[in-house]
Amino acid sequence: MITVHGLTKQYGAVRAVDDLTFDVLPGKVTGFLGPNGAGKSTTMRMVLGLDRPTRGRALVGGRPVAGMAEPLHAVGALLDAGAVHPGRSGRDHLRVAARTHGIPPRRVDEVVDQVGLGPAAKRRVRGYSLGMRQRLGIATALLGDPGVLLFDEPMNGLDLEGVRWIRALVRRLAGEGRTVLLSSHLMSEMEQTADHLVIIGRGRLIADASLADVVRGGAVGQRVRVRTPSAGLLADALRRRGLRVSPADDGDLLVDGAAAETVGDVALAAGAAVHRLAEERSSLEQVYLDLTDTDVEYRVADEPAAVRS
Ligand SMILES: Nc1ncnc2c1ncn2[C@@H]1O[C@H](COP(=O)(O)OP(=O)(O)OP(=O)(O)O)[C@@H](O)[C@H]1O
Repeated sequence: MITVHGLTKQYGAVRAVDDLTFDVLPGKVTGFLGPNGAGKSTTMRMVLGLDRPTRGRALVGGRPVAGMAEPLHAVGALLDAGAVHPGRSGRDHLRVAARTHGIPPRRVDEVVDQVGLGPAAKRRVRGYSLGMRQRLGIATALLGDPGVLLFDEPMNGLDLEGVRWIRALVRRLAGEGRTVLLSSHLMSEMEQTADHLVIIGRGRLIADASLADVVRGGAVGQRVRVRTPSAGLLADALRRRGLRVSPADDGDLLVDGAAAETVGDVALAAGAAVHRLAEERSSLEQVYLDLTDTDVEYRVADEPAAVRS
């Protein structure tokens, strides 16, 4: 588990992280989202003990990483895939990291297999593609078999196969009960990968909720689109049930906050034929753009509609 409490980082006049409080729980993939410069990397660096907080604390398993003798056993991270000696082979890089942490050399072969680096592990890192560097970085993160993993933009610059591979890997790591914090700009990827989201903007917390709650709390929320040749009749019947109905550009009716079953039942009772009935949700991308649009700080509460204050 990662615990962040009142975490603040001031760089001169810039407050990169501003009083952040959230927990990252085991057994889930937590997506860490925010626009450029929101403070995601700074937060991750403080969690890893690579940067000192100005105020507040960031703990892994209840302890600061900076005080740990062999941190690779507690937490693994992929921060900057370029940060490897280019003249070393991938395997040598892993061997050095293993030796400094008292990790047996056979573990190097295990992680090389696990990330699919294969024969490339014997080649110098200088000649690695971005995808191979990412795999090596992830192998390093996994070396100490840690319970907590942080991946900063691991999908950046990867091809579709690489993105799919990372998605499957983080899901598997969370499935094993590990704590996984994953930052990404790719909302569509996050939608397919994360269970929970922590969204920040200008260093401050914007949302800390399950993916489902964040999407449900969006501006559109749940909405039913219905196509009928008796639009007037059905709209009247739905309004009598207290539902908000508006016409779409193509003549369909849009019914806010209703389930498809309700709209279907009302149509049957009113004698209106239904030619199409579909539930619509906000996409994460749309909700995210809405959320990060302002500086208003709020939490997505249990109440799905309670988004903005
Ligand atoms: N070492 C530093 N010195 C001064 N300012 C810094 C330093 N590191 C980060 N910042 C500033 O802190 C803010 C947050 O940066 P950070 O890299 O944490 O954001 P981010 O959310 O990771 O952004 P991105 O998605 O672009 O990587 C930015 O305004 C950045 O310019």
